[in-house]
Amino acid sequence: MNILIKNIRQLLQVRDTPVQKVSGREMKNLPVIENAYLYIENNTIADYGKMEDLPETKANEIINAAGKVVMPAWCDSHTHIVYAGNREQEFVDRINGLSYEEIANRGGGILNSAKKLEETPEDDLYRQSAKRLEEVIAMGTGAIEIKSGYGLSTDAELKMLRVIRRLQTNYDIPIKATFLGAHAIPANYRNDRKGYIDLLINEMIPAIAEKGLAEYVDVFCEKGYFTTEETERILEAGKAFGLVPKIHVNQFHAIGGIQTGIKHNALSVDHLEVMRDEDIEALKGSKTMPVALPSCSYFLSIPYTPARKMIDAGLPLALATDYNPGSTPSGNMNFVVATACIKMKITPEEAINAATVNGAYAMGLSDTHGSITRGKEANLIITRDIPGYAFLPYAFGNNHIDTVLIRGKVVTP
Ligand SMILES: N=CN[C@@H](CCC(=O)O)C(=O)O
Ligand SMILES: [Zn+2]
Repeated sequence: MNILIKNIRQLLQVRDTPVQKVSGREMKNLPVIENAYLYIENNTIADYGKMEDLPETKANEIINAAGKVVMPAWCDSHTHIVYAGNREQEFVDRINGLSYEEIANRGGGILNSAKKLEETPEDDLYRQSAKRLEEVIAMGTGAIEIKSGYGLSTDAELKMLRVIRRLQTNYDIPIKATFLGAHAIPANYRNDRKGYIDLLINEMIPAIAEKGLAEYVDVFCEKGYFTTEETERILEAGKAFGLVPKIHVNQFHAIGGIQTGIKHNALSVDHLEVMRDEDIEALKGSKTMPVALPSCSYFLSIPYTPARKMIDAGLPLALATDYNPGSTPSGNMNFVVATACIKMKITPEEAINAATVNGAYAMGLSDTHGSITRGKEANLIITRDIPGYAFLPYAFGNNHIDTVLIRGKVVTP
C-alpha cells in the first residue's frame, strides 16, 4: 500500500540525515517543511518535500492534510502498562493526606500491584494490557518500552514478560521489554533483602535471558528500595547476560544513582525530579539519556525535573509517560509534552524533540523511528486542523490528533 499525504500545513522533525539524539542548544531546532507532501511506500517513509516539488507517485491512497500537522509518532521510552486492576483507593488516600511513601510503607504501592497481578490470570493480564496499548497508540504513541516489576517472584516476573512478548507479537509498533524485578523488596523477603537480590541475580536474570524475554535491566535505585551498591550488583548481573541498564533514579532522593547508571553505560536514567549540580555534571559527555516523566510529577505533586537547567547545561533530554497504576495512571504523550512546556519551561521545539528523536534513542530505536527520514518506519501522527505545532502543547488537554499511522497503516478510525 502506497500513501501520499499532501497539502500538509507543517511536516515536523524532518531529518534528511538521521541523528541519534539532540542535545543542549540543538534541541531548540525542530526542522519543519511548510506546505509539504509525504509519500509512504509499504511500511516506510519513501519521500517528502514541498508541495511545489511533488513528483508523480504510484499512490493507492491520497490523504489531504490541508491545515494539518504531520509528525513522527511519539516515542514513549518508559512505561509499566502491564499491570492488573488499578490503585484508585491510594489516589483517594493521597488526597486525604497520606504520602506515596506512607502508602508504600503500609503495604500499598508496588506491593499492592504485585498482589493484584499474582491473583490475575495471564490471559486477563494480557487483555488489560492490550487495551492500554491500544489506547496509547490512538493518542499517537508509535514506539514504546514496557517494564516488568509488579511480579517480584520468578514466576510472576516471567508472566509479565510473556505478556509483553505477546504484545510484541500481536501489535505492529516496536515494543522494548525491560526486566524490573528490582522494583521493590517483596513482602516475603522483607527481612531478607539479600535473599531477594540473590534470587534476582541467580534465578530471574538467567531465566529471562535464556528465554530472550527482555533487552533491558532496570532497578528502582532509591531510599527504601535499592541502594547504589545493590543497583551495581544487579546491573552487573544483567550485563553479564547481555541486558542493557536503563534505571529509575533521583525520584525522591539523590543518592548517587545517576553516577551508578553512567558507570554501567546505562542507555537512560529516568525520573530525575531531584537533581544536584554534580548529577548534571556527571551526565555531561556521557551516552546516557536523561528521561523526565512530568505526568508523574503532576500526579504525585512532586518537583518537576529541572529540564531547563539541564538543557541549558548542554544535556539531551527525553520525555516519557511512566504510565503505571501508582504514580502515573496516564499514557498520554500529548499531555506529557504540554506539561513539559508549561511546568518545566521548555519550548515546544525542545519538548517535541524530547518526545520523538530522543525518546527513540532511549529505546535504541534512533535508526528506525523518531524522525521524518527516508527509510524510517511510517509511524506518524496527522493532527486535526491546527494553526501550527506550538498549538499542540498550548491548547493542552484537548485532543488534536486526527489520524495515527503505524507502519503505513491507518490505525485510528
Ligand atoms: N518509581 C518507581 N516505579 C514507578 C511507580 C510504581 C508504582 O507506584 O506502582 C514509577 O516509575 O513511578
Ligand atoms: Zn517507572
